[in-house]
Amino acid sequence: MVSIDVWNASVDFPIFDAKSRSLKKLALGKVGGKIGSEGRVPIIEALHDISLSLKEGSRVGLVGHNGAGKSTLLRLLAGIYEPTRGHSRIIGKVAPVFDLGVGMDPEISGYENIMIRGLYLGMTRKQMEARVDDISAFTELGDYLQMPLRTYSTGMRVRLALGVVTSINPEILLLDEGIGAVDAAFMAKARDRLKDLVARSGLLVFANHSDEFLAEFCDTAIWMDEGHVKMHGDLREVLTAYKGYDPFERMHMPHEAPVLSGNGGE
Ligand SMILES: Nc1ncnc2c1ncn2[C@@H]1O[C@H](COP(=O)(O)OP(=O)(O)OP(=O)(O)O)[C@@H](O)[C@H]1O
Repeated sequence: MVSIDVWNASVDFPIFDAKSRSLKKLALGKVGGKIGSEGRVPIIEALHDISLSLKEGSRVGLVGHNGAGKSTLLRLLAGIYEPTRGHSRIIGKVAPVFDLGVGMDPEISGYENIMIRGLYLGMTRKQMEARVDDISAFTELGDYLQMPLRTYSTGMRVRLALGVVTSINPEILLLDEGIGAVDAAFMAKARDRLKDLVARSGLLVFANHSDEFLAEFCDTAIWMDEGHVKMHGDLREVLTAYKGYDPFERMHMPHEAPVLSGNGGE
């Protein structure tokens, strides 16, 4: 059974090369984490006193303003950041999909990049060999797959990366927002694959600004605000509190409720 537990966790970033002395005074803007100081070094308190328990079947959307701590939380949940204070326990293999370009080498072919990116996301060579034809067909890149990646347009790279990402079997799938940033026609095609990917993931946390995306893939949500968990619960309730209106009322979707089964909210 996969799970992620976090107890009273904080993540600080000390900034050793901050320019202004006035930074040492506690400052708080509209966006971003709190800037404080520890001795003489300014620190950004990106996450503060986070406690969470995510179990198998969780489908969690992550919302919040710029700098609220979503990406930092995803990295904490991935085990990439250790908490500065508090504890975390991750049970299961994490597939972190934060940047579609990570793990891609411009000098090698599309085919080779499919393999490398798959290995990076926790698949074995054998598993990737079994998937490469399916991924190739999905990307519609044809003979380009034999060309070095540096000859691809941005959209072509995204096709390749999405093809690989949607082919994996993740125990814990952590998605940052970039995944939604492809052209509409290709996204429509990728959506079904994304849906299948989410359905076979043990646990999903998905940072995204699109209500439609969140409604399609998640049933609960966490609202991050200035490094804190401001609200954690049913997706619709959290989105309504965060936005100040119920976005489900304006949504043009074939179904009103999220289509995927999960832990049923809290
Ligand atoms: N590597 C880093 N070094 C210093 N500060 C950082 C670092 N990463 C994030 N921060 C700070 O931590 C806070 C939270 O940033 P984070 O990227 O987690 O926010 P976010 O909610 O993902 O924002 P966005 O929606 O704009 O992507 C911000 O104040 C940011 O300045």
